[in-house]
Amino acid sequence: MNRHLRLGVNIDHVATIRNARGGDHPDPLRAALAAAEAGADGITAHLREDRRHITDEDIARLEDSLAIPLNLEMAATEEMLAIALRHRPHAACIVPERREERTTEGGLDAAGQHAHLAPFVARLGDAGIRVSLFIEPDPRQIEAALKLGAPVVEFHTGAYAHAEGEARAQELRRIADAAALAAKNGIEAHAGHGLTFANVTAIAAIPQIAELNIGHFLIGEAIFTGLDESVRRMRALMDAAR
Ligand SMILES: CC(=O)[C@@H](O)[C@H](O)COP(=O)(O)O
Ligand SMILES: NCC(=O)COP(=O)(O)O
Repeated sequence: MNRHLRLGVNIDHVATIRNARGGDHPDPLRAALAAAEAGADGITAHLREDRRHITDEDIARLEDSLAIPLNLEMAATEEMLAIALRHRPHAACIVPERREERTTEGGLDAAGQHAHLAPFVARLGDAGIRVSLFIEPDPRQIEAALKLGAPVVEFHTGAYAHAEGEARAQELRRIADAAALAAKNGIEAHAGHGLTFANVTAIAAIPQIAELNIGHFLIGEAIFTGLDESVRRMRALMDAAR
């Protein structure tokens, strides 16, 4: 197995540091360009409803300047849909969002929210945007993604990343089984959330997974080694797993 596994670098937390002082440094676009130089295949940015990190202006600048694909993470709201349709990123990943959460704590309930999600998937898809749904590695949610006509799902790897021992092995099996089921149904499988140098290899080795989106750890690690080294090392670990 040596099919190229794409790396999407999430630059949200460059914006978190910038926003701590309200200025324009460090610049998420500069980080995105550096990540591309270091081997990222795409850039991911989550425009949260509360704008706690990435801003509307960041999305406009990323879309204008990036030579690699932009994956816009967004809640299924009319406001975010309008922004996505204005900028037409390569991809849009619909994520669940709660204003009071610290981070994205679980996957989208695609099964329970079919009627709400269907027009978002359709309108993004009609605009030529590749839609993915950020879901738990759960057969019910994959079936729901299939019914919604989503071409891509991204499995939330947070439970895997935070588990230890047998619980982690069990989460890994859930993700591997879900990736196989998605691929069998013609849905491209991605994964991400909480991935690090220490836990990425087993996920990268799942043959049906086509893309990993990784952010918080890479940006944190960049404090110690620089972003170039941080992205290159992740890229090397992913390549070695294939
Ligand atoms: C959906 C997702 O997993 C990413 O958006 C990532 O979590 C970074 O954003 P937050 O840290 O704000 O959740
Ligand atoms: N969709 C997951 C993502 O973009 C990055 O998540 P994290 O590595 O910041 O936890």
